[in-house]
Amino acid sequence: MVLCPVIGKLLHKRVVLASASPRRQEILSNAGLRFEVVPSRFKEKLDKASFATPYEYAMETAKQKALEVATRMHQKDLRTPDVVIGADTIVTVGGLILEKPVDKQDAYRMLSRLSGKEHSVFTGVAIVHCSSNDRQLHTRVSEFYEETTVKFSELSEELLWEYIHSGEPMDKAGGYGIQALGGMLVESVHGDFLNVVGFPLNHFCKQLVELYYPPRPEDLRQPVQHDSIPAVDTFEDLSDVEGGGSEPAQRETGSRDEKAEVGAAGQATAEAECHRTRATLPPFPTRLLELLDGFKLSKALLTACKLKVFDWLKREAPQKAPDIASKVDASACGTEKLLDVCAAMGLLEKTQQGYSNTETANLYLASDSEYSLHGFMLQNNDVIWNLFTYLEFAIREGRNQHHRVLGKKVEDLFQDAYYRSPETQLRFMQAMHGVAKLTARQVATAFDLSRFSSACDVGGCTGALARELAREYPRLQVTVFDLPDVVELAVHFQPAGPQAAQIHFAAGDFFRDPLPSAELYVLCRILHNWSDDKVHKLLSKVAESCKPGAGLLLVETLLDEEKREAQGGLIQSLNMLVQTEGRQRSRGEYQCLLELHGFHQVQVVHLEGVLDAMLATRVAP
Ligand SMILES: Cc1cn([C@H]2C[C@H](O)[C@@H](COP(=O)(O)OP(=O)(O)OP(=O)(O)O)O2)c(=O)[nH]c1=O
Repeated sequence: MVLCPVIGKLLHKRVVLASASPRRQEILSNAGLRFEVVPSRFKEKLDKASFATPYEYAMETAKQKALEVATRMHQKDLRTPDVVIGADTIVTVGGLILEKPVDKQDAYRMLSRLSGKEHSVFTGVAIVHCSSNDRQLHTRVSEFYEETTVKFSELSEELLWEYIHSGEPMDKAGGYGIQALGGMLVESVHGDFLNVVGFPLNHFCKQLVELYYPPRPEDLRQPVQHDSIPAVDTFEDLSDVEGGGSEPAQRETGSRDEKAEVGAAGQATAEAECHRTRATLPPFPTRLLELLDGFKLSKALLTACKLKVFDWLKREAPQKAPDIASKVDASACGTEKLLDVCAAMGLLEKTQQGYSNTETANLYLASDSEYSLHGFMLQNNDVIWNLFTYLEFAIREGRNQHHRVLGKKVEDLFQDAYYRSPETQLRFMQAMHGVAKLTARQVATAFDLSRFSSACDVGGCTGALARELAREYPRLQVTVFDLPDVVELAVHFQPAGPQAAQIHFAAGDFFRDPLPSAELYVLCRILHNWSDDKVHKLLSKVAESCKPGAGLLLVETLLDEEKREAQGGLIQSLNMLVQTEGRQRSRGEYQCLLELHGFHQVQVVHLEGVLDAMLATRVAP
């Protein structure tokens, strides 16, 4: 097929990429396409067995991703997009479809399957043209797939694990990224490289040519000679508003000769226009502008939490903006704007009857929900937000900014800043409790801890993790060790239940006082608060309290060694800088620290979200 300049055909349309994949965004914006990114919420769980071939599965998933976005944008009364692009990449080997690994073990299983063998990478793509008539959404779908074969070298166990620990496999089909470190694993590639990376650009352009360049009469008469552009009748009733063939191909309406003239002239004009536009216009910086708006969205979310909007809507829904405004003691016009933004962010549903909470809001944003993050939101709104306004100073000075926010010297981070009043302490504890409850189950089940009969959760705050440990291991006795003020308030967070008898609180300062004795010590999101000196001090105290064979469970967000990949971890690094005396560390850094203090046989498990858990065993000094 002859390729024509075709990306320009989409320049005046509202194009939406229904994908969160940064690779797809990069490939398409490098090609000069201007688009918005609206990641699809379609859950990739179609029944694979019901598809005759893997590529049909990929195409159907791509189509469902795009249709979900088109429908959502239309329903939300946002302007209906003209074109929505969806894609899905899968790897197939020996009849098995591999998608993104769910954890490191899964990545290991995938990569060992691919080791030394050839496999196929399929990307299914759906181009959905949308129009809206009488408030009804109409869609026309055009889909295709591309296959590339990739051969891996034999991979040693060491290389496999080193690669898995880099973090790269986790968000990629088949558990590798050919465009980065994963390139090392690849012996040969047959076919379109970009298809492996997530988007078959060349085939996409060919598809657009089919859709947007009506076949000329001579092509129709001599199809064989020209490796013809096939006639497409899928889009026969889309209207040609811009002329010159800039809408998808039309069914012939006039005589053949007329159409030939219009087609050829229109094509020349469109190509010239497309060249001109490409030369003068750089790609639209959609992602950049989204990043810029990020802080405004965060503040809208935090403000809605602070005003307890989600609490009122959990009690009664739907409600109109003026009713909520009067309950939260705010202006009707301001409240309406805030509610609309919350609806656009997917936190509220908006209908003719008014606003209601989405499931996310009910689960996490209402203050009385079991897994409420309301306290964490308030901590972000009332403390962390203020600290981040001094980010520039934090970067220049390389230290936290409590002194600027509070207007006084902060010598003891916890006593002088977080726990400076009962109110600030309670807010901090509520925040920690919410986050700990959300992650405690994963932490408690990351490893088999059944060999331990006693544990000490150092800095365990409200005991949320202790509770999950006790639930998971009924013969485990857990001591939560924290500052006296914390222990005093912690009882308010402990619901009655069968685990209560297994949990004890002990008051003390982990830098100054002896640690309660235990077979397993837990340091969950503690070390990142402290400087290397203090980390050494704490680890040596833990090591001294341990008998050989004792365990240390460490939970942190691990950075990759190059500090490039884990965006969540890198943001945490900035967070630690503005808030604490500590920093995020990589797996290698923690491993060195642990080994230096006599903890070996380090195992690591990546948990859902941003946390990683490490289990190490104390060896005889
Ligand atoms: C094989 C391979 C896949 N990948 C990526 C491309 C895709 O982003 C991902 C496959 O997962 P997909 O489910 O296709 O896409 P996604 O989850 O990243 O994004 P969305 O569903 O929102 O569109 O794997 C690479 O980056 N490099 C590779 O070498």
